[in-house]
Amino acid sequence: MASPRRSVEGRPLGASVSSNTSNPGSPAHGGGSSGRFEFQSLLSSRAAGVDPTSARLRASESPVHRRGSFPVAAAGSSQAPPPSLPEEDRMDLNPSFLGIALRSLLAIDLWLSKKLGVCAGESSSWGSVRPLMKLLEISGHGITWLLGTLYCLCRSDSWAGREVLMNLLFALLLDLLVVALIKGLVRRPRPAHNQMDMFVTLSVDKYSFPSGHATRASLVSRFILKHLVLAIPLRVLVVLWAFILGLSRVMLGRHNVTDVAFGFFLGYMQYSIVDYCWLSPHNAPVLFILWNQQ
Ligand SMILES: CC(C)=CCC/C(C)=C/COP(=O)(O)O
Repeated sequence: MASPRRSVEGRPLGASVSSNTSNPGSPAHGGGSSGRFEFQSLLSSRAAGVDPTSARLRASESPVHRRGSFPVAAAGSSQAPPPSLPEEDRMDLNPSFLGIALRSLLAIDLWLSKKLGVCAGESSSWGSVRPLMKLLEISGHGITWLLGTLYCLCRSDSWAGREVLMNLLFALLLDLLVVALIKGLVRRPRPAHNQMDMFVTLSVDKYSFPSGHATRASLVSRFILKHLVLAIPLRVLVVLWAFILGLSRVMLGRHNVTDVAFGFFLGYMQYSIVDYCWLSPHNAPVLFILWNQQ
């Protein structure tokens, strides 16, 4: 009882956690000493507005926190069966499992992204393909798509064409907004091997999660496949373009694999929003009248 209590009170909280995780015999690894569990009970009781000192005492009295007291001692002794665990302690086990799973996923992500970043610099193993990858980057850039859509909107002479293009413009703007918001909230830095030599960026583009090119590729390709009548080879080409654009983000070292994977998912979902809120002369007449007056 004495030593675990000292470990919480005598050290900064962060130090208590890191020392536990590095030691295989520590509570973080199921070693039985109560430091880690007490630390977590402390956090959960604080969140619940309970007095931390009494919460710590309760937690350290639980059978799980006494080295060797459960289940062996309980099974072999005449003592009464241990009381059921306080709820806060039972919940502690799940976050640590989830934490380990997330940390493992992150480690695989970083390792794979570094391996695939073969065009990250001119001297990289596939450095000679870098100009081609940068061309792909421009093909999925926000400016390219915004200017291209505005140009087609100006040239379009049919109501149906204008309706589709107006919605594509709305989709592109929605995508820029959503990606900027998530990048600003998550603030995941770009991979260390990335060279920040991108064509026209916004301030949030110093962050990498999610990949704006991947969201755009998946949003735009779903949009095109739904609203343009294309021959099968062209449809395959659209899907290939989206996939290779996503892959090129990792090869250029701009992103980790999870940034691109989540980007594809987000773009796909954004299209569903655009489809649901489809702008037409019936539900947004002002927009269409204003555009026709230009
Ligand atoms: C300046 C405008 C209109 C858009 C910026 C587009 C851009 C540079 C997004 C970043 O993409 P990644 O997140 O894939 O690197």
